Amino acid sequence: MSSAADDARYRPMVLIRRLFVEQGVGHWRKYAFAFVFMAVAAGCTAFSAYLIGNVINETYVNRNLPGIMVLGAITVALFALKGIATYGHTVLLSQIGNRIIADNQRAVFAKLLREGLGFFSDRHSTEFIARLTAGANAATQVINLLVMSLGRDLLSLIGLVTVMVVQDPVLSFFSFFVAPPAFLVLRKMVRRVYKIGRSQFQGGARIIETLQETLQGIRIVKAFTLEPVMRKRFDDNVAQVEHEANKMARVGARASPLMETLGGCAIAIAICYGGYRVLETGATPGQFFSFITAFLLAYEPAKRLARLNIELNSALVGVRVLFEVLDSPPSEAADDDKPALKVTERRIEFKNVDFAYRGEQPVLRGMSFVAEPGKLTALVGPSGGGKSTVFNLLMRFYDAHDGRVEVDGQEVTQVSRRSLREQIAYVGQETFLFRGTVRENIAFGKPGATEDEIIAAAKGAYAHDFIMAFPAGYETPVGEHGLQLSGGQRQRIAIARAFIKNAPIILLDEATAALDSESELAVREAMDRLSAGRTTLAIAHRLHTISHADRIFVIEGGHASESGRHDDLLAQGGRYATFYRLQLKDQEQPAPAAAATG
Ligand SMILES: Nc1ncnc2c1ncn2[C@@H]1O[C@H](COP(=O)(O)OP(=O)(O)OP(=O)(O)O)[C@@H](O)[C@H]1O
Repeated sequence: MSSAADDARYRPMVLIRRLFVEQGVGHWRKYAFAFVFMAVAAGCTAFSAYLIGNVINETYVNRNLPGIMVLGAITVALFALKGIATYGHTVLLSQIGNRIIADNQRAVFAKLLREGLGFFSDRHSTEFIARLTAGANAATQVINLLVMSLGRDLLSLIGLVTVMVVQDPVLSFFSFFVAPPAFLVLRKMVRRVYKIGRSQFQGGARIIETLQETLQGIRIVKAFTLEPVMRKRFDDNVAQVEHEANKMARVGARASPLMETLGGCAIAIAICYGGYRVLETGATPGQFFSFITAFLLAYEPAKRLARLNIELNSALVGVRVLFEVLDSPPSEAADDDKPALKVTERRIEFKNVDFAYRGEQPVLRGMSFVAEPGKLTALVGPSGGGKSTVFNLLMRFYDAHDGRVEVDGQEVTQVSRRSLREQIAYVGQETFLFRGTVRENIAFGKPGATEDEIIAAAKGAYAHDFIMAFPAGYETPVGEHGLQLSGGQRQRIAIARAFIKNAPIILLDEATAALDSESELAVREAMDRLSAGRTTLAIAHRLHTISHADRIFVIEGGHASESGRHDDLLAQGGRYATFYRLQLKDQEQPAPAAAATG
C-alpha cells in the first residue's frame, strides 16, 4: 500500500510537471516545430469551415460559377496543406515519443543494475519487466496526449470557435451553455478511472509474471504435468484484466449518453435559432452553414479535450510506477570513488563476522577463518549453515554487520566493489549462460578477449574438444539458458569464463553437484587446473570432491566449528568425520538417500 506522502509525491499534476521538466524539455525544438505544424493544420480546418459560408453564398445567393471554381481550388490547396502539416507533427511527435520510451527503458535498466542482490531477492523479476515496458510507454502516452490536446485539439477549437463567433456571436453564446455540465460529469469520473487503471496495470504485470515463470520453469512444468495449474493461474489473471478492462470501458463510456445528448441540444439550438435568423431576419445562408460546419467540426476536438483528464489519469498509473522505480535510492550505491583493492598475497580472512539477511535472524555468528594464498580452502557443513553467505559477503553482495572481511588486510567495504569483484572469478551452483554463442559466453569473463585467449581458456577448462565437436564450434548458440548443452558442458564453459578472467581469487560453489560421475570428473579436473596457484575457496557438499583441500572448514550455525586437513579431521572424529561416514554409507546403499550435508 502506498503511503499518504507517496500519494502526494505522485499526484497527477506533480507527475505531469516532472514528465515535462525531466523528459520533455530536452526535445523543445522538435516540439516547437510540431506545434507550428499543428497550428497550420488547425488553421486549415478553421479556414475550411469559414469557406463553407462563401461556397453557400456563391452557389445559392450570387450563383457565381467562376467564384465556385476558385473556392474549389482553394479547398484542394487547404486540404493538401493540412495533410502535409499533419504528416509533419505526427512524425515529429512519434520521434520524440520513441526517444522518450528508449530513454526510460535505458534509465530503468541502468537503475536495476545499480541495485544490490537484496533488492532482487525481495521481489519477483517480472515486476521489473512489467514496469519497464508499461512505464516507459505510459510516459510517452501522457506527454503526447497533452501535446496533441494542447496543440491539435485546442488550436483547432480556438480556430473553429473564432469562425463561429465571427459568423454569429449570439448563436455562439447559446451553443456554449452545454460545456459546464459536461465538464462537471467528466470530473467525477476521473478518480474512478485512476483506481481501475492501477488494478488493470497490476493484473497486466501478473500476466507477464506467470508467462515468464512458466517459460523459465518449463522443464518442471512439463515434468510435474503442471500445465493445468499454470493454465488456471494464467486464466485467472487474464480474466481479472479482462474484467478491469471492461469496467474501464464502461466507466469511460458512461459519459457518452449525456455528452452526446448535450451535444445534440447545442446543435438543435444552432439549427433552430440559426434557421430562424435566416428565415426571419434576412441573415445569409452562408453565415448559417459556416457556423454549423465550424460547430460540427469543433465537436470532436471539444469531446477529446473534455475526456483528456480521463485518458491522462489512466496513463498516469504507468508513469507513477515508472517514477517509483527511478526514484527509489539504489541499494548498491556507486562506490567507484573508493580506493581500488590491491591484491598482493591473495589472502582472505573473515574476522568474527556477524550477519543477518533479515532483521534479527542471524546467519553468520562470529565467523572466522583464513584462506591462505595460493591454497585450496574448502567450506563444508549442513545445509543453511552459512557457506554461500560467506561468498555473498566476500563479493559484497551484502555487507557484514559486525567484524571484518579482508583481502590482503584490506577490509572489503573500504575498497570499491568493482575493484574487488575484478579480482574474483566465481563459478556458481547454477551455471548461467547468456543468450549468444559459446565464444561470447566465454568472452564475458574478459570483454575484448582475443581468439587465442578464448581457445586457451576453453582448453584449460577441458571444454575445447567438445566445443570443436559441435558443427558450429565456438559459434554454437547456447540459447537463453544454454538448454542445448549438457550440465557438464555448461559447467566447463562457465569454468572457461572464470579461466579467461585470470583472477587471483577463485570462488567455486558446489559446481559438480548436478553431474554424473564422468562429467564430474571432467569438471573437477577443469576446476583443479583453474585453482592451481590461486587462492581458491570452494563450497562442497560431497566431501570426496575436496578431500585434497589444503584446509577444510566445517561451517555450522553461522561459524566455523572445525578445521584442518581431510585426514586430520577424520582422525579427530568430530562433525566432519560423522558427515564423511554418512556420505560413504549413502554411496554404498543402492537407494538414493539425502546427503548429510546440503
Ligand atoms: N537472500 C536471502 N534472504 C534471506 N535469507 C537468506 C538469503 N539467502 C540465504 N538465506 C538464509 O541464510 C541461511 C544461510 O544460507 P546459506 O545459503 O548461506 O547456507 P548454505 O550453507 O550455503 O546452504 P546450502 O548448503 O544449502 O547451500 C539460510 O537459513 C537461508 O535460509
